[in-house]
Amino acid sequence: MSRQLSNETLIEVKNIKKYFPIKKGLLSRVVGQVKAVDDISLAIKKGETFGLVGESGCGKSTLGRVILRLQSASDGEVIYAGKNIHTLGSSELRGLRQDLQIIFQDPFGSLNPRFLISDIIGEPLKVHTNMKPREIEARVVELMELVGLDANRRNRYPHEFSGGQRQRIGIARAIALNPKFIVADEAVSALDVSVQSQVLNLLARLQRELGLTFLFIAHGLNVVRHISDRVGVMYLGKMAEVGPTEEVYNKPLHPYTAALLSSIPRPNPALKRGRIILKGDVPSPANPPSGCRFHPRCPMAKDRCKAEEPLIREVLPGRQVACHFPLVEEGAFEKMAAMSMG
Ligand SMILES: Nc1ncnc2c1ncn2[C@@H]1O[C@H](COP(=O)(O)OP(=O)(O)OP(=O)(O)O)[C@@H](O)[C@H]1O
Repeated sequence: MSRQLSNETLIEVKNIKKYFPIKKGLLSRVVGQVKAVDDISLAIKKGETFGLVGESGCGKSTLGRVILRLQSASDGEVIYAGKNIHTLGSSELRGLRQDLQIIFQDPFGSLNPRFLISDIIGEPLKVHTNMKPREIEARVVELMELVGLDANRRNRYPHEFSGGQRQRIGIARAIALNPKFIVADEAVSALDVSVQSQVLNLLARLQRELGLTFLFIAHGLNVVRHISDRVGVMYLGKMAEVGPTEEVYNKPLHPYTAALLSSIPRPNPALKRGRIILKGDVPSPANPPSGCRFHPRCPMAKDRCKAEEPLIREVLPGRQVACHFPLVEEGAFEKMAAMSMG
């Protein structure tokens, strides 16, 4: 996307960690921890769409939920409007809740089947505002029109709508209170490809018209590419690489990003550089490998990668990568592809 972005940071994530205890036995003794998110920092600019990608289980959803304080953090801060939202009291948090919303993956499961559409979309208005029923109804009509739904169908139930329409209902509800920041967690993953692009276009239009900022979570790299200004690639609870979307796609710097890109089925003209085959599966976040978490699967790994964890750092302007040997030089990708075959 080639929109002019502001330089103003809307939300800043500082060294966020989320560990889940692993409990065993009758006494639920804690025997370990799942390091779902392990020291991630990130600044999302006002009006930006930040795409977050990575394989299933790498911690994307957990990070999204912790940013919104739908889950507590084990450590770290999330700064919004000058305040750490993880230390706010409940009344202050309630004030900010309206600004921070989420759209879920499942347009079938996330809408209460017994509620009318007008009640589903109007619920946040009922809970958070002093609007009268007539005003709420008028706003519901306005919201339905804004997301491309026929407002005459507001007194129907979710099952009377298609998957794409249900996702529009979820979006209408998410924007009812004029939020500033929305986490879209796999918001189009459950939809057919043609419907996916319609919903993505809707989100892009709403962003322009309402000045929204998005954290857009997906494992499909293709989905993220068209909607995101910047992209972050997660691996086992860590951020592997962050950069402007097109730059990351055209020249991945982290071997993991390169491998993910090389596995996209549709040929990417900029990356006619062979397929990178990764060894093994994603290890458990309960017992991550030493040093660089990616080293057991990385065709480029050297001794240093086993011993020393790479910290994320800027290696080219605006391009951050957590790798001791980033693919900066010309031909690095091809070399890696060849090594992965060998
Ligand atoms: N409430 C929980 N209790 C224990 N472990 C959890 C909990 N929620 C998530 N996890 C674990 O944390 C890790 C990260 O999960 P998360 O759902 O954030 O990943 P993800 O990248 O969003 O994957 P997916 O795309 O499959 O949703 C996984 O190993 C998961 O099993």
